[in-house]
Amino acid sequence: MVPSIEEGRIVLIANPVSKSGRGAVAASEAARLLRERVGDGRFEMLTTAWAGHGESLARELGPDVGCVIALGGDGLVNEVVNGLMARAPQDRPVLAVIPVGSGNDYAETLGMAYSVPTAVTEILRFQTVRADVGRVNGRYFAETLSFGLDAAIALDTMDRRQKSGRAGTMLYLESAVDQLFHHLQVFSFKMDVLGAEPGCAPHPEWDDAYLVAVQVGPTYGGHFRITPKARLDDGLLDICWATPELSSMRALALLLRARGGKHTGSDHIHFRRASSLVLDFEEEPPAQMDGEPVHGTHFLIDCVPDALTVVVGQR
Ligand SMILES: Nc1ncnc2c1ncn2[C@@H]1O[C@H](COP(=O)(O)OP(=O)(O)OP(=O)(O)O)[C@@H](O)[C@H]1O
Repeated sequence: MVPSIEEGRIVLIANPVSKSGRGAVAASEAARLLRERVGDGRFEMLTTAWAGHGESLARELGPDVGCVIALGGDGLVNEVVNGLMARAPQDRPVLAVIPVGSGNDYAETLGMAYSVPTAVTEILRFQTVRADVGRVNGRYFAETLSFGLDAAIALDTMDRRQKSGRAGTMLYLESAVDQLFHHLQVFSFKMDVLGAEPGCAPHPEWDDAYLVAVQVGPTYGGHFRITPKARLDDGLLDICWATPELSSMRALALLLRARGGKHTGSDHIHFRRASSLVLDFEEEPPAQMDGEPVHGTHFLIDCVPDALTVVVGQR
C-alpha cells in the first residue's frame, strides 16, 4: 500500500530529450522548485537515459513514494503509465504530469499549466481524480489510440521533427496537408464492440474509414478534440471513425473543425462508447498510442476502469 500523496516521497521522472531537448532545462527548474517546497528528504529526480526507461523507473519505484511526476510529453506519460500499471492497484502512487512535450494531450485533459512553476504549484495542491486507462493487446494508453489518417500525420510529424529539429502546430499542419493531399487512404476495418453502452449497436461488418480513434480522454494529435465528450472516469472508451467519400479539401476542413470538437455533426463522423472492442484491419494501418507507433492488424482493446489516481490542474 503506497503512502498518501501528502505524506509519501515525490519522485520526478524526467525525459531530458522531450520537446527537442527542452526537457532537460525544464527538469532542473522543476527539481529546484520541488526541493525548495517539499525538502530534499522527500524529493528525488530520476532522468530517463533511453526510450522505454520511464516504464522501468515507474515500475520499480519504492514503497514510500506517494506521487510520481512525469516531466515530458505524451510518450513519457505512456511509459510511466505502463510502469504503474505493472504494479498492484494499491501500490500505484498518484500520477502527475509537467507538460514538456510537443503534443501534451494528457496534460491538456488534466488541465495542467504549461509553465513549470505554475505546474509545480498545481501539483502541490494535491487535487486528484480517479482515471481509467486504456489497454490494447496488453499495453496501456493514457489518452489515445488511433489508426489511419491522424496516426499517419502524427508519425510523419515526428519524423519531420527528428529530421528538421522544428516543432509546433505549423509542422503538424504541413504534415496534415501532405497526408491529406498526397496520401489520403481508406482502411478496411471491422469493429466488434463487446461492452457497448446500452442502445449502441455492435459494428461487426467490414467497413471503410479514413481513421478510427479509441479514446480515454477527448484529445489527440496535440489538442484535436476528436471525442469531445470523452471522460476520464466513466469506465468507457469513446470511439470515433470517419467514413468516405471525402475530397482532400473537405477532409482538411473536417480536420480543422475537429480542433475545436466541431466535427461531430458531419455525416462522415460516427461515435460509439464501449468498455471493450476488437478491431481488425485488412492491412496494417499507421497506428499510434499516446503519440508512439503501434503495429499490427488485430487489436484487443479494453478500458481498465478506475486504474489510477491523477493530479488535476486548475483549468
Ligand atoms: N533519454 C532518452 N533518450 C532518447 N529517447 C528517450 C529518452 N527518454 C525518453 N525517450 C523517448 O522520447 C520519446 C518522446 O518523448 P516525449 O513524449 O516525452 O516527448 P515529445 O516527443 O517531445 O512529446 P510528445 O510525445 O507529446 O510529442 C518517447 O518515445 C520516449 O520513449
